[in-house]
Amino acid sequence: MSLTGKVALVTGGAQGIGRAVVESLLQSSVKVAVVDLNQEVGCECKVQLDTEYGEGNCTFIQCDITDGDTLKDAFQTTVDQFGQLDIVVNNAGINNEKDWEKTIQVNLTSVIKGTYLALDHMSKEHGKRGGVVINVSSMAAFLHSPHQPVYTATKHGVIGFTRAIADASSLADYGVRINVLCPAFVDTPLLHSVENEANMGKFVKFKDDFKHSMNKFGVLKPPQIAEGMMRMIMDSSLNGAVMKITCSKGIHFHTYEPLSA
Ligand SMILES: NC(=O)C1=CN([C@@H]2O[C@H](COP(=O)(O)OP(=O)(O)OC[C@H]3O[C@@H](n4cnc5c(N)ncnc54)[C@H](O)[C@@H]3O)[C@@H](O)[C@H]2O)C=CC1
Ligand SMILES: CCCCCC(=O)/C=C/C=C\C/C=C\C/C=C\CCCC(=O)O
Repeated sequence: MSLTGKVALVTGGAQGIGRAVVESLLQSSVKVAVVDLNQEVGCECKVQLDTEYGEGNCTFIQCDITDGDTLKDAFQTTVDQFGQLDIVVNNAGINNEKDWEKTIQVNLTSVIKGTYLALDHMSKEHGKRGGVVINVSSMAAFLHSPHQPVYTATKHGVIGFTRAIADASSLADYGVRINVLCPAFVDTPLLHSVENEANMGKFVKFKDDFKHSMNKFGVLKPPQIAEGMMRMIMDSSLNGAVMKITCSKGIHFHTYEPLSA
């Protein structure tokens, strides 16, 4: 997939992994809508990106992705401003075991809504030209991390939803590839929330155990995740693919046993 002239929407794009992805897209001459809850960080991000990549190439849209109407407006604003939509990265996520219902809303329900909105704007079913969606899960989806049971459940859900809707896209010829990316630990503000009782609730008592896992498996940097993301966006053979990124194996794909009768 050539990226020249394409338009992307990245949720949670103002910092961390999303910010690194936004920068990689801008480096490839993609126009980008940064959709994020955090007004202050989002505005700072926009100023820095305008300085680095030139004005008119990105926009910041303040949006709580759990509010369905606001998320819908963010998609429409992107299309109104840049004329089309080709790439959607459903990246925004939180780690809050105390308010675990919010964690389900942000990490799973909003990823589903973001995927359906992406299809509204890109699917051949709606007379559009096709595109690509990448949903962000986690290596937590392959483990049963005792520190974050609901976070883990949401990340399992993102993989299941993405693989199923990718099959639907293929069978119904939506022309949209839908893939999922699962990073191991990444050095972002989210990772450091493991220290906070406000985030972890009663599971904060496992924080030393969590930090032990980080030391054992290592911590990636956001540009390493952006590299995997760009591969998934550009490789037109990938649909329903589950990419993992770890310190020990780098970028690689999860394989599933074929079903037998
Ligand atoms: N940092 C890590 O170790 C790992 C992170 N991930 C996943 O990667 C994704 C990005 O995480 P990080 O960059 O680490 O987090 P981060 O906390 O650094 O950045 C997340 C961004 O999402 C935004 N956001 C949060 N709630 C939102 C909402 N309701 N509406 C709109 N924006 C919202 C935040 O304002 C922030 O800018 C998440 O889905 C996370 O679960 C996956 C594996 C490991
Ligand atoms: C404080 C919450 C931060 C949440 C970020 C996140 O998604 C955490 C994931 C937790 C557990 C899984 C992560 C790492 C396991 C790492 C590697 C396992 C694979 C082994 C290897 O091949 O190296």
